[in-house]
Amino acid sequence: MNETAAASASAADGGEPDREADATDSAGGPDPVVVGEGVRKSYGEVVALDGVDLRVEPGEVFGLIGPNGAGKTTLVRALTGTTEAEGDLRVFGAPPDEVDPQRVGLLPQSFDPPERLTAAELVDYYGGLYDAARDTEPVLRDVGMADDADAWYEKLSGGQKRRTCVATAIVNDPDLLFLDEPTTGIDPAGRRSIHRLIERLAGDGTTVFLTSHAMDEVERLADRVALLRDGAVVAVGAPDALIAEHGGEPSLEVALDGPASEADVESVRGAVRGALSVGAEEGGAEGGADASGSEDASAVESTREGLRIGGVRPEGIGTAVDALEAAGVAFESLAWSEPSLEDVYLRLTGEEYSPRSEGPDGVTRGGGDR
Ligand SMILES: Nc1ncnc2c1ncn2[C@@H]1O[C@H](COP(=O)(O)OP(=O)(O)OP(=O)(O)O)[C@@H](O)[C@H]1O
Repeated sequence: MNETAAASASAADGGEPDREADATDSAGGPDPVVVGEGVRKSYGEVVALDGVDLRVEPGEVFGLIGPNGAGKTTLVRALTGTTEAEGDLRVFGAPPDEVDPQRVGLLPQSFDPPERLTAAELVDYYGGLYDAARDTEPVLRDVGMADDADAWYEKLSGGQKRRTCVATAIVNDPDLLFLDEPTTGIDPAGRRSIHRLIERLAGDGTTVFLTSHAMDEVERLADRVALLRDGAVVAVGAPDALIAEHGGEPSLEVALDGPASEADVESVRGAVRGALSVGAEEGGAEGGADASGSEDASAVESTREGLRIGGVRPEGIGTAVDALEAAGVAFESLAWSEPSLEDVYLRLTGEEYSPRSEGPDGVTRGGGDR
């Protein structure tokens, strides 16, 4: 376990390092909606969940992210009582299989409803499984399917099908809604309507447990995010906090005609050091960053497309361009970017393309070929 994992695996709430403090609600706040402590699940030899600790507070949108096979769907299934798992799992204070189904909505990752029904009939059908269900029409309107209410499910596009499935998950007006990759296969307009729906549900007090591979979606929607890797939570916190802690610096991506040579990297380092007047001592800048934001010369590194100058804030871009020219590096294009949840994901899953891991021979061996 690396340092980050060790520090955050016990941080079941907002990055607090003390796991004991997370296990109880000594502050006397509202009871968490979901609690998992030491949750384990194996399929034969395959360890899907390896001691997951988490808690989800009432009304929050909790995002669960992680690579394929990290255990997200298994955790959703464990929390919804659709698979058994070891450890302590509580939903509304009860074991998952004892929770009133009226209070929980679930959109599974794989959901194949009967096809010989219209969208409206399908929502009617699922509504009929509950003691009290919402009217079908407004539910379909919520997911942007009102105009296709009478279309056969089998004739709908993939995105329309998914939206109809979301409708079946909210027809009981749940207090807690599990959405396992709700927007997979949905076009941008459909995604946006689902996003608005999630925001509205959360605004109305519904607790939402969302898994997704769309980092922009999770960054936008989630109050807190847990990153699952190899069946364990390796980081948890608000997106902004995770980005600040793990996302890295803003950077300027410089496109060349391929990875920059070690000689080019050295030249740019030298020019950056001079042009940006940054501290170049080993171990980083003593006096912190200047207007460029570049904190030390090692922030220049080779990438697959060219090179990256790390720590460049918007006001430092012109100076960085001057440094490139001074170094005699002809670039094709520049792209400045701020760190995002995707950077956090890539760093903490070890899937980042990282020329820093290059060997002494200067050959880049980046990961993250996704
Ligand atoms: N029913 C099953 N039988 C055997 N192994 C399973 C089963 N379900 C999941 N697994 C395994 O458990 C591990 C976790 O799978 P899971 O589906 O929970 O991951 P995930 O994070 O949801 O992945 P994805 O992002 O691809 O949906 C994987 O190694 C998977 O192959």
